[in-house]
Amino acid sequence: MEKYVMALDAGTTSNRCILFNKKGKICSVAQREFPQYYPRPGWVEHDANQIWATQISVAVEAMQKINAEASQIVSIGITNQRETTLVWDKETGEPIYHAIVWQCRRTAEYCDSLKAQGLLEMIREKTGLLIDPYFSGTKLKWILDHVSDARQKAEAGQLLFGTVETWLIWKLTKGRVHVTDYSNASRTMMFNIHTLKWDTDLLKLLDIPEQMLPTPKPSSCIYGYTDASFLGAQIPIAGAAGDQQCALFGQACFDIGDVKNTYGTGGFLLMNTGNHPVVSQNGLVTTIAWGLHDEITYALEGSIFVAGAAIQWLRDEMRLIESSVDSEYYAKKVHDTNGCYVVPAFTGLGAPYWDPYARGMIIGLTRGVNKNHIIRATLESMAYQVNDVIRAMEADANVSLGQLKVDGGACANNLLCQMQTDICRAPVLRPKCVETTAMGAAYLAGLATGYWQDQEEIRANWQLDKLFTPVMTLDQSKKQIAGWKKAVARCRNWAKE
Ligand SMILES: Nc1ncnc2c1ncn2[C@@H]1O[C@H](COP(=O)(O)OP(=O)(O)O)[C@@H](O)[C@H]1O
Ligand SMILES: O=P(O)(O)OC[C@H](O)CO
Repeated sequence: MEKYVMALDAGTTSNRCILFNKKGKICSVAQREFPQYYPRPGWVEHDANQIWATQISVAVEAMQKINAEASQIVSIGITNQRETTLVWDKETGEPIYHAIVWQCRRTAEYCDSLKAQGLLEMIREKTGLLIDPYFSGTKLKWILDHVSDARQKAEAGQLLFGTVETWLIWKLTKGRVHVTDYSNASRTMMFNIHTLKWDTDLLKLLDIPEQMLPTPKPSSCIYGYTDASFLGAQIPIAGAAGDQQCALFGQACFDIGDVKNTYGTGGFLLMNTGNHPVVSQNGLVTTIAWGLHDEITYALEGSIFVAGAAIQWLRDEMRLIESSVDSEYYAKKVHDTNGCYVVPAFTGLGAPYWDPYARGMIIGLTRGVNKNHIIRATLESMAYQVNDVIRAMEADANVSLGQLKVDGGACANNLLCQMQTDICRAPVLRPKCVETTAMGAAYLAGLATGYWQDQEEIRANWQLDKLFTPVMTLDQSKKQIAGWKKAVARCRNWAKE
């Protein structure tokens, strides 16, 4: 009977389970969306129990779809929306508050106060990160400060903190294992990416009791075994990494300088920088890509908060399209945006601007601008944002981009891929399997359990679907980018009192 590695991909809007075989082929998929909560403008929450319930249900469903038995699952890899912050009671297992999602801006003012204290360099030096509400540390502090008795209980050792992979591992092992992996830990603003330990200075600054934090581990190792009641047997959980780091791994970006961009809800461009962290001078963050075979691989990352989510906004809020796929059809009805720009700064701007007070904008409107132009401008905004990050990365790493591997839901859009190569002037490569995030998690779990022998075997599984190269003139591309920069400048600081 065929053996599989199970990848659990816990995303921002949906949870997925994919079963992969040795060739990296998808043998079964199940996916389920879960509710998003927006209790106040700029706030985003999830219900941790709903994350768990949807994740375990898709795992069961993916197995049922191909009648796979538990004995056929050699190991499980988990990949997840990063930074999202959960706190639960150690005894009852009940979350004490909704999960605060990475997109949530509620700690913007507190972050301002940290910046005003001149802590930017110290935090960057230890964590590789900038000070922004995006990262988990200030979200965790918010929960401890605002949920009644939370700090007191945390100090008494009654509460546990985790990002989503920690929560899922804890649930799958019925509360036996409380761990995180280095890549997820590196997104918390509490973890020292050089010593690979929780940083006591930062914990003191944020007033976080260390006993509530999970044990940091490599991204490929056996963390524990699933309780047999869930999937029918005790299965090793042997891989875990943040979704963007997993996509880098799944794209076989194993060499220094390899770059991928994922166009999902957000957009995330990562460059492998090898065993040495590169410090950004241009608004990027330094992050741990993965810990594997006793080695740490670092990456430079540009995180764009809204990419595919802007297409969802066209669909759900503006009702200009019925499905995301339609965006290509309408955008192709016009040759350009007729001078219109959409800046989708709905939750502020991430890299390389880091402005939590920026807000979305449509600019350049004239009477000739129609629905198709606005849809086209929204698609183009993804390409411009990615280009901004590429230029920052080139400056930081002192290289020019050779090629860009792409993945994520929106990369199915051929027009978007063409826009991307036209704007950034590098070849854009789309692989046959764009489920690179889940694939990366499966590879990490499969390497730990001997299903795959080494990274060379994984590299051989990567196959090109389509190559995109520039057709737009360089002059035209420069002109459009100049317009984009002007538009971005106008939306900065909008929500600041
Ligand atoms: N053909 C398309 N053109 C443009 N955007 C798309 C297309 N298909 C999907 N998307 C966008 O991609 C996103 C979904 O990608 P996915 O990788 O599943 O996201 P996530 O993992 O963040 O939940 C959605 O925001 C959706 O609007
Ligand atoms: O859920 P995704 O794929 O949009 O990824 C979210 C990121 O991990 C946030 O940092």
